[in-house]
Amino acid sequence: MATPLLLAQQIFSAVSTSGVSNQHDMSGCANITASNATLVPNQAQAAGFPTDISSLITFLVSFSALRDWLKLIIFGSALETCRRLCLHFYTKIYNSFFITARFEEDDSSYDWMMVWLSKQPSWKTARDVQISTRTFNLNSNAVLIEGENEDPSSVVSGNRQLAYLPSESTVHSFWYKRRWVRVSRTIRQGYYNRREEVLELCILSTKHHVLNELLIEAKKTYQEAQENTISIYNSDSHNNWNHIASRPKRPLTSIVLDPGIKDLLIDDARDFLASKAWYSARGIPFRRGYLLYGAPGSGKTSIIHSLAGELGLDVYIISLSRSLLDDTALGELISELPEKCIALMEDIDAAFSQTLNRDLEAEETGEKSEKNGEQQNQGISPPPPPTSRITLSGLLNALDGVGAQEGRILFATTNKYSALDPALCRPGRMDIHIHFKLASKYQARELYRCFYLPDSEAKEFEAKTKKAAEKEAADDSGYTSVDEKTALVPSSSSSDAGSVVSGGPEPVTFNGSSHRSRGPQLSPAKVADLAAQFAEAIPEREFSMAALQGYLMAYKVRPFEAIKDARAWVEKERQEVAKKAAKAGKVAATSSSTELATTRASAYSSRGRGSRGRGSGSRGGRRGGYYTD
Ligand SMILES: Nc1ncnc2c1ncn2[C@@H]1O[C@H](COP(=O)(O)OP(=O)(O)OP(=O)(O)O)[C@@H](O)[C@H]1O
Repeated sequence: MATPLLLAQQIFSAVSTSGVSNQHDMSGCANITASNATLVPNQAQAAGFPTDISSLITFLVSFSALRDWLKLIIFGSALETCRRLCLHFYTKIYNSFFITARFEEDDSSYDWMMVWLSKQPSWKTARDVQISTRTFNLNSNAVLIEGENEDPSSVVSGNRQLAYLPSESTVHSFWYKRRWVRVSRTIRQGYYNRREEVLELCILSTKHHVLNELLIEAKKTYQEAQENTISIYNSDSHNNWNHIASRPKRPLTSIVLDPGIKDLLIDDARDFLASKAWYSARGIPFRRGYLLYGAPGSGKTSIIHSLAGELGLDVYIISLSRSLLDDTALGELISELPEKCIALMEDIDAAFSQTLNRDLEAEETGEKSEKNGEQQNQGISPPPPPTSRITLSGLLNALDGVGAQEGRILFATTNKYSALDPALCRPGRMDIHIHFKLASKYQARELYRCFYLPDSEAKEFEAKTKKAAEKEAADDSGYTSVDEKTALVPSSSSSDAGSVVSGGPEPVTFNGSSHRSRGPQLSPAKVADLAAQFAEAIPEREFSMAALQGYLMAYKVRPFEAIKDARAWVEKERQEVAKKAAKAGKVAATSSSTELATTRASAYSSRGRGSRGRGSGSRGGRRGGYYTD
């Protein structure tokens, strides 16, 4: 085989030999060729370089090494062309008989397919298996190993159950509606060496509807398996929505609010979801916003999750404080929400306190950096820099700008209602504002009932409470409209009304026995009586529902002790609060005196340095005021 070196050698020697012989010829007749321009081509020919194509080919073919190379190139090209043609025809023929569908791991359809496949008998009996504890965002394993029964306690004990899946890179086949289906799982390396799994399905069919039927069936199977859960989505740093969890639905009855609030929310949301045509006929943007504000631990987040389950909607969490989230990214995220979903912005005030801080910082840069320096000198670390880059106008635009998604329900929560900008709270952005207060006696009583009502009575009680709640809703005399928006919030007196009651949560059952069965079995009448005693011991609007829940959790199977110890617990909690308040007061006093001292020190130092602080602008003005003190 001729190597490129051999070829180069042959050409070089051929050219140099003809060059030398021509030099001899030319030296003999120098007088004939001198100063004749027309002789140049002849000179080139004489130097051994062919001037036309045919002689060039003859010249090149005269080298044996080049001849070998040319043969190889022609033969190789012919072979490659044949291979490509065959592949092309094979793909054409294959595609006319097979339909191929690919599912990528980070897409929900992948989970649907895996769960659906897990129900196929041949998938269950695969010979080459991969052992896994993956649940495909469901609360149960896709394929349980025979002999290992579904056991809810495994979730609590941390013993995740084993499941098996057919191995990657092996092809599995089965029949679907008399069609042969080939399935393969492959792993590939994505961006940044990310592991990506792709599921490929080939169906031997010329009709596309088979794939459609299969997909619909897979989606339905998944939804059935997911029936008692809600899906939670969050955005990643690339602004894509990712499924992060599936949570069990929380029954609305397990959340005890003042009468009417739950009905107001659920009825309004249901009415909204059914009114698309009404909105479009009137040119009103098809969006609804709810602002839930008030005490921490009063049930704001819980009611949103519960409503999502009741309405069958997924929850998309928009974390305004996520690092590097800016106005453009927020707009994109909101515009990519699916049509019917719940968008949740928790602690909406947090993002704006940062924005506010930044604005102030910009205004008072000099003052702030000086203060930071002083704090550092005293060993006090400055607050962490803000990470979110959201501005108020950016959020307002994202909520109802042209790109804002239609059909979504927005829930925003805050503990600092007064810190919110009125533009954010106006109808159209936040249509309903609901105040969540600390627990009333009514709520304490109903929470107690939820805890201790016997399992057997729970269902009946639930039905009864629903009826009572409907009756209560019909009679709206107990409500006061608290603001100019559409919100109806019960007046405090109505919270004591005994006619409306709420049911208990679904009992938590482990292997057929619940903690309730370990406690004394009480009749509903007895529970009602004890609940009233408990409510008696709990002061009105002093503790959050979360605190009461925490207290009762310690008495899960001791309903009588829960009442006996309630007053002592209240006293203890009050003392704790008083202690904390005193400590906070002390810290505030110390920090304000430190601040005063540092301000004085800086004022003196400023004075020492001349009139630096008396400059123009508000900052100078403030300092100027201090000098006169
Ligand atoms: N009204 C309520 N009924 C039943 N449980 C409640 C209620 N309020 C709070 N809880 C319980 O207290 C815990 C905290 O509730 P949740 O997170 O919903 O409060 P939140 O108002 O959203 O608090 P934060 O403002 O701090 O986020 C939950 O476990 C929930 O079960």
